Amino acid sequence: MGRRAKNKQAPPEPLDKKVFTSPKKLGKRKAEAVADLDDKPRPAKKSKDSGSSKSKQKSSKNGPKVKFADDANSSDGWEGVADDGAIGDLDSLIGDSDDDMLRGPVQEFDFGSDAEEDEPAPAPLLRGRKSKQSAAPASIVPAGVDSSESEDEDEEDDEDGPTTMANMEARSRALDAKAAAEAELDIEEYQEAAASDDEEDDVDMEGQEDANGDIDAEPFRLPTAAEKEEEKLSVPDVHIVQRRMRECVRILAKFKRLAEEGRSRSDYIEQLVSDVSSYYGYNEFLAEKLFLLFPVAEALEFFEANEVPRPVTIRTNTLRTRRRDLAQALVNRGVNLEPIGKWTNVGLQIFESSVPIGATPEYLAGHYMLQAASSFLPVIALSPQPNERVLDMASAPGGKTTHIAALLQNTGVVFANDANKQRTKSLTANVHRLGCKNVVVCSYDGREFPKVMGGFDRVLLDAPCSGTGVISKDASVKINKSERDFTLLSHLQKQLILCAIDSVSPESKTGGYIVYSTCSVMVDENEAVVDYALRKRPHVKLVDTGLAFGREGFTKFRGKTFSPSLNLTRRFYPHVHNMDGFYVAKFKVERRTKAKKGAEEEEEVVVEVVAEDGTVENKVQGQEDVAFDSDEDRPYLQEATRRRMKAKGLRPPPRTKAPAASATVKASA
Ligand SMILES: C[S@@+](CC[C@H](N)C(=O)[O-])C[C@H]1O[C@@H](n2cnc3c(N)ncnc32)[C@H](O)[C@@H]1O
Repeated sequence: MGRRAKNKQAPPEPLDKKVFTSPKKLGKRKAEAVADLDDKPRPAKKSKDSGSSKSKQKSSKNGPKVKFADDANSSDGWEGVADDGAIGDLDSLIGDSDDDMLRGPVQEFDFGSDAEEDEPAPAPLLRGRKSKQSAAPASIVPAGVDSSESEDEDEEDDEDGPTTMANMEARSRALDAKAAAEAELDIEEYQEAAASDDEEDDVDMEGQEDANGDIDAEPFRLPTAAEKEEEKLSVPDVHIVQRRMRECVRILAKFKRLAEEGRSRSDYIEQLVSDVSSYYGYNEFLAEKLFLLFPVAEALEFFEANEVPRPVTIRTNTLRTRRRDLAQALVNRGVNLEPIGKWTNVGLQIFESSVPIGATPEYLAGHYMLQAASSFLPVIALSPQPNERVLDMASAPGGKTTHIAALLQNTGVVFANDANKQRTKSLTANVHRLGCKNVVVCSYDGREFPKVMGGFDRVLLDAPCSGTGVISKDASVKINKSERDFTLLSHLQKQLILCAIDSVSPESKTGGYIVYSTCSVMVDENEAVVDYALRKRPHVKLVDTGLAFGREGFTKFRGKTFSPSLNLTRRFYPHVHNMDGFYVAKFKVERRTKAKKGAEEEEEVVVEVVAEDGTVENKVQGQEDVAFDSDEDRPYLQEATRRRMKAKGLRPPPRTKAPAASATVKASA
């Protein structure tokens, strides 16, 4: 199987429906799918491609007129979305109707010089695995069964000769692709095993095979309290932990029949969470919180997917080029790529490259943005229209801002705000590099809006969040999040979302929309925030995001009931959609009627205001003295006019003296 086909953006096949029952309270959950790989020989790794993609890949290396892949076998596998189908060759993209109607946001890939990139991920704890970037992720299924396939891959690599400076980049990408593909296969095997286990209803606890395939191995039993204590004092044996995780999943799926006498479901769940936490390197608090989002077997798929890097993707900047031209230019430089999928006409997935993708002449000329596929989604949902006034409330480093600017075709205006001044530097750099002429960069706490400025046609709030959707990029999330972080984040998000809503004009002729998004999978940061906004602002309602895939948001979760309209929001998961975990909700603001005004509970939103001397003061929002001082702005406006005239070769007028300055915007303080 060719590397390209293996690492296609959305490879995970839709999983067995049984695996995706909606989560219920853990104590009562009836997990329907079980992965019992100890009980039967592991299925041989499935070859998903008959080699056609391999030959395609070779042709892509040999000549610029590369077909955009897409053999009939290649499935995008988006859950709930029709297969991408054939995309055709480069020429066929000419007619790609809205190549100019792009989409696109920011991404954080590890590309050396790229300003948008994240911090490198720390190594997982307590596990014998190599870094996710350098090796195929281990799976909780026993290793050693897949040697034949990996030999094939090795042969393929050997044919290419020794690693040199020239081919190092490409090989490293190939390794990543291989890692992703192998994990994908592991998940498939896991599901197949689960499915066949369901069929074999009469599995006997005695006489089953153990992890090594030995029949009549000792039946599984949970460790006693004393054994647990003993284990705590030693280094955990990875094989014991792996076997225990599999057994717990299997038993939880058929609890009545398989459970040890005297043991409760919560005994097994507690053990499983503890093992997941040590095996994958999470703190127990986060492991449990994530675990509760999914049925048991699926939770393991989620954890496993977080060990694999997501595909490298770029967004064509349609202000500078068209996707087919960009693709052709990159192919000519030795980049192996393909359109991401039918749902975006500006995205390209990079499979391998002999040049650094973050430093090509096309990158430097602003023809594309390195951006995760998930980051395209909120902007697609926002769907800004030419000539509109848009606020991107938390915008640095600007992936989504520049996407919005492109969709506006450089008309209208985008106010790109970010509370972190330092981060607005990379935002400004991206705005310039991508040739966005309709962007105003500013740096306020988002909670100061709409006092700073309001009346927008659309607002994007890509909120600061815990990053639990991007663990494969930033593994530090596994250990650095506590209950307090989620409480504080959720509080901040609730404050920001009300301000985002209040910044939109219900009178807007073309818009009146807000999109709320996070790269978190936590309910506290997503549905709970959106539900809160619906309650506090009765004149807004949720509307369809317009996104063709993604799971529905929760309307109930662990005893909490949200508005039924929360099903209009969308969740995206690494193990389901092969993109970062993400959440998108879209609101429409309506005119406030008297009744709605009465129903609205005005909440005191406390804003932290940082004064010029660095002191922080809490102010109740709405009580700040916000005022514009046009005298203060005059010298800046004058300077801008002078610069513009100079640039045009005209002689600027002499400077006039400015009156004494006062604060431009006194946000209380
Ligand atoms: C998820 S990132 C935004 C990514 C950005 N939308 C993009 O696509 O490139 C969240 C941003 O929120 C900013 N932020 C945090 N607290 C904020 C606040 N109170 N007001 C405005 N921005 C804030 C952070 O500095 C960070 O840049």
